[in-house]
Amino acid sequence: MDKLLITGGSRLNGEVRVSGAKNAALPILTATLLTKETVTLHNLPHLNDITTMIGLLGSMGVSVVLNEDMSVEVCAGTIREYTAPYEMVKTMRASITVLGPLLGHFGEANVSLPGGCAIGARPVDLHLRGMEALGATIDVDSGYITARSNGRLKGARYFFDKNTVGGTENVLMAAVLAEGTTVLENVAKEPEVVDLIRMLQAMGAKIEGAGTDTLVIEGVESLHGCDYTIMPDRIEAGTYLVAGALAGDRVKVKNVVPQDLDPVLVKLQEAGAKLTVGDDWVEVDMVGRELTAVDIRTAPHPAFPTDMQAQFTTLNAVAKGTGTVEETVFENRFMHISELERMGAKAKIKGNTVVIEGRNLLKGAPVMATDLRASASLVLAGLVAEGETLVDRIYHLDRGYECIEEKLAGLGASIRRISG
Ligand SMILES: CC(=O)N[C@H]1[C@@H](OP(=O)(O)OP(=O)(O)OC[C@H]2O[C@@H](n3ccc(=O)[nH]c3=O)[C@H](O)[C@@H]2O)O[C@H](CO)[C@@H](O)[C@@H]1O
Ligand SMILES: C=C(OP(=O)(O)O)C(=O)O
Repeated sequence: MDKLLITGGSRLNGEVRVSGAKNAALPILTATLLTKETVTLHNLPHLNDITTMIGLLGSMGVSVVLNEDMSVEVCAGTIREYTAPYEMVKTMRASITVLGPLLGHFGEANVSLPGGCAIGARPVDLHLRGMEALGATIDVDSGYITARSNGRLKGARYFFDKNTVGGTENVLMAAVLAEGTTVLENVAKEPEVVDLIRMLQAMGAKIEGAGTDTLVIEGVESLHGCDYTIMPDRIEAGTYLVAGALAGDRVKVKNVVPQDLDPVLVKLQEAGAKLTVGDDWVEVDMVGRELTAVDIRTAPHPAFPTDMQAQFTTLNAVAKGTGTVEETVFENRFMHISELERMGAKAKIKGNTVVIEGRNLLKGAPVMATDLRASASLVLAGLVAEGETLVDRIYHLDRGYECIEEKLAGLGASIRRISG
């Protein structure tokens, strides 16, 4: 298992380029199942989750070709099977988003239930209820979801009881080929959902309301191929901005959509960082500045993203004062806290809130990554800790950060991968 060895204390300076967004690329890859024509995707990030998704599509018979310019051509015209097996779904929950496109296009799907994971139970009940509302018959047996439609799905009104990103994406993709109009209410408004909608529109889907609480979908009989560029990863961008705030003099994060980062930028400014915002970049300047702990409450977009929570707990651990972080999206997303405590952080967890007393000098230690963003928070801690930090189980990190050690080393960090 690979590990990262970080020697803390180097000042970060310079520029870092953000890759394509994992959480947009994954459902966009599954959306290619909605047409038999070729879809060409640009700016796909080079990540383990993307490789897994491409492997899953390939196992169904979908053709995937990598071009010299790094674009990827996907064609579901050769599909043979409508199954997502447990072995693949268990390593990546986003595999569940094949359900909607398979059902909507081919009328059947057999997808393993993803099960719980390190950050919470993460059920898919709302995905299934939404598809039932469109007329699908759903059976769950022996850990597999079997979904069928009798002819085309039928447009319907469906209200999401809880805000769900994957649920919105899955039911939306089932609805684009349904007969008649579908109205989805209380949908997720995350930028990645909007990116998926733009891609579906480029395929000929008729969808109104992107980025609002309600989506109105006029079902079409078929969709066509398209050429689409995936949006930049706002969570990767946010992570490098926190790295700059923690350990940087001046760090410029390029290839971002600044407005997608608003809740993160507001908190960085509140923490004392000087930010300059360009058209597609943000620079964090900490020269002569000191970090102050901030209070955070995670919630669905446009509020503060849960995927940036762990990184801000590290920021609070070394800032002046006491910060409170409340996690309202996932019930078990504080696994990084005990590892940060091993590095000297002072934190108290009570229910879904952690109070962190800052101003501690963190000390390097061997630590264990438990999930993707927890891993990122430990890498950030390693950058400012005294001495060496060895982050184990970084396969979590490789799910979501393209070449993290090269990018951080490019900014001046002392970091290297130890293979094994
Ligand atoms: C691949 C991807 O895009 N992952 C993101 C997506 O995950 P994902 O789509 O899995 O997260 P959801 O938005 O669905 O989950 C939000 C909450 O709703 C609950 N829920 C969800 C579906 C359901 O049917 N029933 C139910 O109760 C979940 O357990 C969780 O508590 O959004 C999360 C919230 O922004 C992010 O942290 C993940 O990075
Ligand atoms: C929780 C995350 O991803 P996933 O939904 O793929 O587990 C994440 O990106 O932080």
